[in-house]
Amino acid sequence: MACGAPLRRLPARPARLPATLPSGACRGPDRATSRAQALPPLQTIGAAFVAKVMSVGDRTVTLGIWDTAGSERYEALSRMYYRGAKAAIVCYDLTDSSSFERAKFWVKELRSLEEGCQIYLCGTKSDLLEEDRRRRRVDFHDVQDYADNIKAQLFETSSKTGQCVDELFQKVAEDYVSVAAFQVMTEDKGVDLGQKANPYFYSCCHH
Ligand SMILES: Nc1nc2c(ncn2[C@@H]2O[C@H](COP(=O)(O)OP(=O)(O)OP(=O)(O)O)[C@@H](O)[C@H]2O)c(=O)[nH]1
Repeated sequence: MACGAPLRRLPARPARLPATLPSGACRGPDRATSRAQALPPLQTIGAAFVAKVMSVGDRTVTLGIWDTAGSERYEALSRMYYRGAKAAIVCYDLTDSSSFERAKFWVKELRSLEEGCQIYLCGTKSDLLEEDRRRRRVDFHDVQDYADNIKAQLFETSSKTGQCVDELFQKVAEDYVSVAAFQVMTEDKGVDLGQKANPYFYSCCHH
């Protein structure tokens, strides 16, 4: 099974202070708690990887997911991870308009450097809008127009509640399978989708 190259998520967040611990790392014993509470949110340095096994019809697809750093200082590093990507989930914070500007930067990069990369726009923190709609700083229709323009799909998600996260990854996997099947039909090479439950593996990213 031909395997594509990486599929990545490119978080679009303004620069923050670098952290010395990886995301999700335990910050240590209780006595450190009060200090830890005063620290800024942890920032991705380099990239984090996870594999996600998905079902698409009767097929099994293993997404290799890279969560890359979104801040400017790690730009060059992030480029290494999305080289050859088949899909990219470009994230922005629905409550922060500057993060959408940053997302557009990554879209431009991907479109100029990665011709075959399918782009998915992902507005994050939708749970905060459920609590208070006035917190929205990025208009849904503006982004939808932009998405139509660049032939991207748009999702609004929440890591906190899980809203739309599964749908997004399912769509990524389905699109990959149908594009691969289309290539088989048109190029007659590379990918044998007749092999059931034979996972193909490529890299991407997680939320
Ligand atoms: N309410 C809410 N907060 C979120 C959500 N996702 C992330 N956060 C918070 O936003 C902050 C940044 O989250 P990260 O996941 O580190 O953001 P990121 O875009 O991956 O950042 P980098 O990887 O460092 O570029 C943290 O304080 C998270 O707890 C969400 O869906 N809802």
